[in-house]
Amino acid sequence: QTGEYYTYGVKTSKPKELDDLMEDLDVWGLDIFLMDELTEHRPLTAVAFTIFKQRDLMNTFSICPSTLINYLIELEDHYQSVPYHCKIHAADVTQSMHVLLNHKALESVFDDDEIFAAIFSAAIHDVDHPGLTNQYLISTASELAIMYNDDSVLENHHLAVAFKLLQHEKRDIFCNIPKKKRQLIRTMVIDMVRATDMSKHMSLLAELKTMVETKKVAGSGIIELDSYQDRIRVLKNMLHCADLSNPTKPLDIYRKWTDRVMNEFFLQGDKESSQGLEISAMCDRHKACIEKTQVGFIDFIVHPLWESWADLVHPDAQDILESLQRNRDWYSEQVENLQALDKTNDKAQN
Ligand SMILES: COc1ccc(C2=NN(C3CCN(C(=O)CN4C(=O)CCC4=O)CC3)C(=O)[C@@H]3CC=CC[C@H]23)cc1OC
Ligand SMILES: [Mg+2]
Ligand SMILES: [Zn+2]
Repeated sequence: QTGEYYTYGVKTSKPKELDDLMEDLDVWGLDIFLMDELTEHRPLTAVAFTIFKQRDLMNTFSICPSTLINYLIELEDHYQSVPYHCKIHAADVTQSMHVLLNHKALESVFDDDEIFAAIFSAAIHDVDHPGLTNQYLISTASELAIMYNDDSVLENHHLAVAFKLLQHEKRDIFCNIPKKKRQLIRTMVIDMVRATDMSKHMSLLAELKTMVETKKVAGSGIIELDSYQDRIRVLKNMLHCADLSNPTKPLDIYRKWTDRVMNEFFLQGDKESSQGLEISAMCDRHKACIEKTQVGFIDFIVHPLWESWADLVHPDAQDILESLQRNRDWYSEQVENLQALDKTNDKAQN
């Protein structure tokens, strides 16, 4: 019967299926769109609550479950219903972060504060995203760009909104954390979320490459990180990898993300065109080639990052790298098929 079941902190009318899906919480490629359906559109609350429970973070930080649920529901409700940067993306990045933290090369490297900060950062990292780019907000002198002086406008806004939501006693999950520790966690969260600004991508990747070259590993293959700068550098890159993980997931899931992100870019392009602005790269629905864009996105951005991450945690990310390669080959084949089609069409017309 379709009763009301509150498993995983959210209502579901399909407890059995949700139980089965949650078995994959530690698996790369969990179907987060099915999670959205089974949790009646509360994927972020369900995923984040279950991860907090599995990692025993509520006990470690004396967080009362209802306070965590109140915060997560409020946070989830502040994700806008835009095609890509919605609550499903937040749930996806949070679950991906949870899996990356489980890499064997990182076993017992990070302490509870860092793990809490990492999961919390993933959950909040795009909250209240308007479905527009920093460049657009700056070019149109938007309220947000004025507020943040054109510097990582969206990322600063996500942080401010997320911390503001804590300022209610029923939602303050930090309320039992000692002041000093709370400040340290807040500093780490700010560093990690600010690092999701794509304009920081090249410098972040250069730092990751330097860490790989100078990587110190104990005999066990576990990485040794002895300074805050090194530790936060790995965590920033981890969140950045999770944020750029769509092309490494099973193809059917990846293609849904491609459709969503292109839809969001095209909506921005429509706005730019109606405002007489130059249409941004990848945002012109009449000119973009979706498949070519994905091959370029993987070759210029996603693969270089994941190749370095895989070096850092070798061999724990090999299957992720292989999945990325297969997906790149599939999109590349689509480009060839389309080009062949164009040729036959040209012949037919001439
Ligand atoms: C699933 O597919 C995508 C998912 C996310 C993004 C994001 N994109 N971006 C930048 C846009 C501008 N950029 C580029 O144009 C990079 N680039 C080239 O230089 C050649 C082809 C190409 O794509 C850098 C990434 C974001 O800023 C979004 C927000 C944060 C993370 C990734 C998101 C893009 C995707 O497919 C193109
Ligand atoms: Mg973002
Ligand atoms: Zn994101």
